[in-house]
Amino acid sequence: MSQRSVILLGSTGSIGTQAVDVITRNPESFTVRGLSAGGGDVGLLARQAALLQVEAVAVADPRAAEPLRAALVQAGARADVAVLVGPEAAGELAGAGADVVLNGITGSVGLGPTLAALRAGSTLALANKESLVVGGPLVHAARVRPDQIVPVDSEHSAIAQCLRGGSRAEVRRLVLTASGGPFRGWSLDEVKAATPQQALAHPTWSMGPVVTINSATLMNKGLELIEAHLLFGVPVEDIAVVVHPQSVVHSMVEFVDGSTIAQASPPDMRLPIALGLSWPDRVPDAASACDWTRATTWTFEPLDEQVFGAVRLAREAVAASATHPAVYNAANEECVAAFLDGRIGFADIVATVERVLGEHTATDGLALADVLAAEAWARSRTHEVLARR
Ligand SMILES: NC(=O)C1=CN([C@@H]2O[C@H](COP(=O)(O)OP(=O)(O)OC[C@H]3O[C@@H](n4cnc5c(N)ncnc54)[C@H](OP(=O)(O)O)[C@@H]3O)[C@@H](O)[C@H]2O)C=CC1
Ligand SMILES: CC(=O)[C@@H](O)[C@H](O)COP(=O)(O)O
Ligand SMILES: [Mn+2]
Repeated sequence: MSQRSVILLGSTGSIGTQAVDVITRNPESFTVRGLSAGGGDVGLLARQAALLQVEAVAVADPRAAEPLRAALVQAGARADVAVLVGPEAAGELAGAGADVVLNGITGSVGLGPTLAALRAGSTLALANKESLVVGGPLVHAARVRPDQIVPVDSEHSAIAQCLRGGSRAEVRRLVLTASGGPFRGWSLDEVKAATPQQALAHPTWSMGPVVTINSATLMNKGLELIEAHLLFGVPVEDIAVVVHPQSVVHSMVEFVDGSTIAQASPPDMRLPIALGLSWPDRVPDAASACDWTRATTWTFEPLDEQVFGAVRLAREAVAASATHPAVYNAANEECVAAFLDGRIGFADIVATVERVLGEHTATDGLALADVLAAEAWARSRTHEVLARR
């Protein structure tokens, strides 16, 4: 593979820092043009900018601009490094284009940068599932090539690997694996009393706080169901979810003849990140392989939909209208923030998403304005519902 230029969005987060690790271990394969972050840790962003000698950095929070400029000088970044500031800065950076833009921002605020990267003709290595879920057909319409989006989410990377070289007519269904989160096997009453600290203790993955809470509620699996439907063009009825607590089988594809192909590797995001950056080539030693010299058990069990209703809601959102997935995600983002602030209980998250989703009136079209309006309505309605509890 010839050397690829990369723009890293969300470089200071869990995905972003692991991407920096992959890139610095493979300097012959990648060079980084730009980095973006929210502004929560300007010291880390500046150190990354110096390490990678990037041309540009972007920061969403305007209050972080001056501390960032000082930190860039102190860290030894390029003297001519451009500093983009404000809510649109990540989108501006993505719009500058590179061989690959890795979107590791958290939340649907990643939609603008996703659209900008696609319009600029870059390959989009997509970790930010929320932008695809809320944007849906808009994201597809922004592509200038059909194969422009490469999934980084572990399940979707697994499915893409299982599908490689095959024909879609052979596919009977996709099987998404779910760890089940920290509350697997708990009753509804036990789940109601779950604390943020318990919900943040994911059994198999170390990730940012929002996706970790989403794993605990199974909202992550609901988002991933919609993501798989949009990425692979498979109806949601033909996408199954199975609980696999070890998180080694990252997902599977079942074919029409009864054969199933699974992708397996120990839980380490550096594998799908590296593959996303280098697709379709593999990066040697991106992560450790399974150790077949030790006795190992992989288990699979059905999802308890009585306790965890989030996947059912995702199916209903897709069936309801083009803007319901945006409402599903936006209501959840507001509820997760409220839960982490100690303002609501764990079970209130999915219950509130269900209520707000049920009140949403579908719009016919799906222009960007429709998505943004649906999201704004969902956030405001979620606040009202939570305030009246
Ligand atoms: N972590 C994982 O293993 C996995 C994550 N994903 C997905 O990847 C995405 C990122 O997750 P994760 O890395 O865990 O999240 P983190 O919370 O760890 O990191 C989020 C990153 O986004 C940045 N950010 C936040 N707001 C903005 C903004 N407005 N503009 C630009 N950058 C912003 C943050 O910067 P700052 O710190 O300055 O706020 C940070 O760099 C999510 O969509 C998640 O669902 C998918 C599969 C696995
Ligand atoms: C690593 C990754 O892709 C996460 O999205 C992961 O899927 C979370 O695990 P569960 O949602 O299966 O608990
Ligand atoms: Mn995932």
